[in-house]
Amino acid sequence: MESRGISKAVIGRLPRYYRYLGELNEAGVERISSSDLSKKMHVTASQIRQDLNNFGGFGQQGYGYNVKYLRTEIGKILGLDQSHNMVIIGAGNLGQALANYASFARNGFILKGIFDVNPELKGKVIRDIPIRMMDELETVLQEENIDIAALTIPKTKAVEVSDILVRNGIKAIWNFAHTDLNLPKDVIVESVHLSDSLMKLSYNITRYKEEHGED
Ligand SMILES: NC(=O)c1ccc[n+]([C@@H]2O[C@H](COP(=O)([O-])OP(=O)(O)OC[C@H]3O[C@@H](n4cnc5c(N)ncnc54)[C@H](O)[C@@H]3O)[C@@H](O)[C@H]2O)c1
Repeated sequence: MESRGISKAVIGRLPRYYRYLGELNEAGVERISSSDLSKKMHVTASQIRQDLNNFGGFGQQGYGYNVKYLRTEIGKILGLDQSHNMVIIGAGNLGQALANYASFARNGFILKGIFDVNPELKGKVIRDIPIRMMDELETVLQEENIDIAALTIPKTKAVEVSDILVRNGIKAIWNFAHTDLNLPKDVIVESVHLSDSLMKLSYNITRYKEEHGED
């Protein structure tokens, strides 16, 4: 993506387009103008046109966008036309919550295993998948064609576990542990910090209160 000169900001907005177009598609909407899409998404119509022009446009003057087609094309750009096998390492609160979220599979993210070191969790089943111990991880990584590993373990363990993952050919890590992972360049790390999102909310609450004269 980067090599095609598409900015991270545009790529960062594509999942949102994909989600809205999915809702429109489910509601039976066949086409939508950039101005109607912009009202729905609270971004400007010119932003939408600019973003989608990066990929050749997809729209037609006077017709708007074909919802199903645009969603499919954005899905292809995001790699959602192929499924991705995934494992979760760390079956605590967060790991179990992710494992329980059925909608990832709808977008092609197929959970193939959940791993932990705590023997008390061994065999506990989450959506038909038993939690396994870490000594089985390498076999699963080698046999199940795993693309993505979600790391939901304490940050003190993240480096050692990511090394095991990389040694076994994992190229994409969805990192929830609050630590930076210095991995080879060909390993993609997407770090998630829910607290960043909460801090943005806090900022907005604070601004709102200031503007409205509340304490
Ligand atoms: N990024 C975010 O937005 C966000 C939000 C919540 C939690 N977190 C982080 O996610 C991690 C998990 O949080 P939680 O609330 O689920 O914690 P938790 O204590 O409930 O779960 C952690 C699990 O990891 C397991 N574990 C420990 N060492 C391991 C290892 N070497 N290999 C495999 N499993 C191991 C533990 O046995 C435990 O089951 C923490 O690092 C936490 O800080 C991040």
